[in-house]
Amino acid sequence: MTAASRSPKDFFRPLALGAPAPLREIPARPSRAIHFFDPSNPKMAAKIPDMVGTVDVLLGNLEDAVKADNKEAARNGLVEIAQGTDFGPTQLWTRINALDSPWVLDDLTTLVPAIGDKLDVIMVPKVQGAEDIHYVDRLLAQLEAKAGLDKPILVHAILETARGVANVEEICGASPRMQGLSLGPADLAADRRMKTTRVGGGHPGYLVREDPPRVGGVANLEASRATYQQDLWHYTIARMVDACAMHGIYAYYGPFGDISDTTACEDQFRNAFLLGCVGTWSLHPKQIAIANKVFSPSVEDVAHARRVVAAMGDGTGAVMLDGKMEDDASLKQCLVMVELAEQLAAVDPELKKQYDAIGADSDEQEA
Ligand SMILES: CC(=O)SCCNC(=O)CCNC(=O)[C@H](O)C(C)(C)COP(=O)(O)OP(=O)(O)OC[C@H]1O[C@@H](n2cnc3c(N)ncnc32)[C@H](O)[C@@H]1OP(=O)(O)O
Ligand SMILES: O=CC(=O)O
Ligand SMILES: [Mg+2]
Repeated sequence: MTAASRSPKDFFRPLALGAPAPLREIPARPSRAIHFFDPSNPKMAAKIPDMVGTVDVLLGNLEDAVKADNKEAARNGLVEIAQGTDFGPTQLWTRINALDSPWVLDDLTTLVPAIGDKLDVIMVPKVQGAEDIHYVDRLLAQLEAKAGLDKPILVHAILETARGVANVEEICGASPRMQGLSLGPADLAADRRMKTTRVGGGHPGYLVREDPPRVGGVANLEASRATYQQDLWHYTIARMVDACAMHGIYAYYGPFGDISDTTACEDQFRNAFLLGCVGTWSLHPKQIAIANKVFSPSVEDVAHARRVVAAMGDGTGAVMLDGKMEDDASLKQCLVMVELAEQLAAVDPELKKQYDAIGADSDEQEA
């Protein structure tokens, strides 16, 4: 059954008697960095309580990167951490094992009764189509009803198979629980038979080369020519962003595995931010600061956006600002920036100070 074949009236009905009513809108909660940790790793687990408040999302990972022998310890470790921690403004997510794995049923039937009241989002890996979301949707409704939960747990799908990419729109619209999508470049590369061996990021071989110089109309093919590395993930991220925007949910970049290359990591994150993603994964504590920086609009952009909003008055017509035309459409882009800045300032006091300071600066400029 696809979302389209479910009656519009039924779409927002709970899928089990006693389950909480699905949300009509997915809240726009800051989620610049979704920080992964392995709850079966004692060193990582010990750090989690102190990370509350320093990152928008903490995610207890149960799937890939957790050894098969540690699956149960990771699940139980996540329960222990969640029960013993006050997460305050930080969201708690988990990534469950794949739906065809021997672990996923126990993941869901253990986590929902034990910590369902604390879990904001469940990330489902290797989603192939709407049928995967429908399965999780119904099972979650049954478990929520049994556990007496009053808030539905949201679902986030990782796009990491060719079939998942082909079905991206139906995945986003499969359930009112759908919170968003992440790119899974490592599994996706394998599934597509791409010839890479990396976890996200670019590849020096994927490039375009400038034309050869011509002398008297003849191409000099011996001359050295500049090459420009291209983004392997542009097509998939653009598709994800459109599918998410169409369904009122959120798109995220995924993992960047070269932990030491903070510059390329920042570039990859920024490409995703500019294309419309709201956040990314962080695999190592040092990627949190990169994500927070990139996925928070710059002070300059917020200042400019506020000036456009002020100059556009009732929001219609066209004005000139700094030699450029601004109208209803550029105003809408500026409102995206201003609203995001407000949401982030509400959870990030340091950012609030910076945004408030430029408010004062641009007031001075106008006066
Ligand atoms: C394709 C995919 O599916 S991607 C998603 C799945 N992968 C993951 O979730 C990977 C998560 N991250 C990790 O496993 C680790 O960061 C690794 C293996 C990449 C690197 O780990 P290390 O070699 O221990 O890194 P490093 O020595 O720099 O760690 C420094 C400290 O930070 C801790 N640390 C490392 N990563 C994390 C993390 N994600 N969360 C919390 N603490 C962490 C380490 O335990 C270490 O603690 P210590 O100072 O008490 O010894
Ligand atoms: O799960 C993430 C991926 O890149 O694969
Ligand atoms: Mg994967």
